Amino acid sequence: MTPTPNESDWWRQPAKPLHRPAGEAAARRQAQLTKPPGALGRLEAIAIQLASMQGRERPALERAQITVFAGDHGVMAEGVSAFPQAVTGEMVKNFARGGAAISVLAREQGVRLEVVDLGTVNDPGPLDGVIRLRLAPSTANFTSAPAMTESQFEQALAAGRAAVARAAGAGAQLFIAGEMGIGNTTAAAALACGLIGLPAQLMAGPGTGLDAEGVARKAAVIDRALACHAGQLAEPAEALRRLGGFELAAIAGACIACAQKGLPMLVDGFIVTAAALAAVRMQPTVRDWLLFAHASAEPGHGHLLQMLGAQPLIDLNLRLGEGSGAAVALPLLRLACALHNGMATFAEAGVSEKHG
Ligand SMILES: O=C(O)c1ccc[n+]([C@@H]2O[C@H](COP(=O)([O-])O)[C@@H](O)[C@H]2O)c1
Ligand SMILES: Cc1cc2nc[nH]c2cc1C
Repeated sequence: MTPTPNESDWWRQPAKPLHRPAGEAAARRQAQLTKPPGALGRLEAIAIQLASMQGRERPALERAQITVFAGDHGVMAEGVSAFPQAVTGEMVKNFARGGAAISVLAREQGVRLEVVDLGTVNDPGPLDGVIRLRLAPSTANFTSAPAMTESQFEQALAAGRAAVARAAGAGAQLFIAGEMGIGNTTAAAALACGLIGLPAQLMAGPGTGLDAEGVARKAAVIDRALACHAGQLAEPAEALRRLGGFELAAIAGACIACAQKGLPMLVDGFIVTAAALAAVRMQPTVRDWLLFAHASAEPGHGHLLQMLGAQPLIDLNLRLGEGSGAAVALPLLRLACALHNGMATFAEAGVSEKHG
């Protein structure tokens, strides 16, 4: 008999399988549209991929949701960011007032935006559009202790799952996770090193704007953290609990929940990709449900994308986070669907097909 999983083990359940017949039907349709076969390049592959995710020959992306997960980091005590920790809470207020980059990108495209405050040192207080799930003012400093307790880790994963449930309940056809957390490029880099076994030097980058000396200090901090948790990182979930952050764990939970529900996730930059890598290591079937939006300017991002076999859609030198790179790439996915669904076939248009 298969044992009933504990509710706290929900993330061990596999993803919904892709709908191969819908993908095959979409590929046949692409071959009939009035263009030389393959002439729309990766836009064709995207439409086919979305068809097999949505289980329909003609995929649709009218409704999307962006959830920005915010959290502070104990490792900020080590001087790892160009900005002060207070910015995380201040930016939560800015999201709520509609003044952040992601607020503009969501508004401009008619996309639902919500913010989840998982624990900020500078508590912004209750705000419209901000869900308060504060687990603690910040994670612990992971150079000397696990970033999260087991209970905090479970709650953070569940917060990501709950956001996906709200998105699916509101009829979203695509989910974008954003993050806000001063110091979280250190957490993302440490987590990536813990998962992949790469040296800190390859993963530590400027983040919000450290100079070369700052980046070297950051790499040394990550090396100390890896030494502190050595021997405890074989389980990906445990690596995420020890070296991640509240928002990274929530995003990993959201990746897994999207895959289980059959909701495509458009992955943003360095931090979201590190969380997605943790999610794929925790439950490998999640990979099928991830689309990769952009190549971040953060130098470690290329290694993470390579580990995931991912080819990002755009490369605009972005390094903001908040889900902004994914929001900027969203119109490409929408256009891929519009072309796929709206173009005439050779037969419909009376256009002659390729020789042979
Ligand atoms: O998404 C990215 O690729 C990205 C790259 C560099 C920085 N960020 C953002 O900058 C913040 C973290 O930078 P730092 O230097 O404080 O670790 C955090 O709020 C992220 O959203 C985001
Ligand atoms: C101002 C500011 C906005 C951000 N948005 C995401 N990360 C950020 C970091 C800073 C510093």
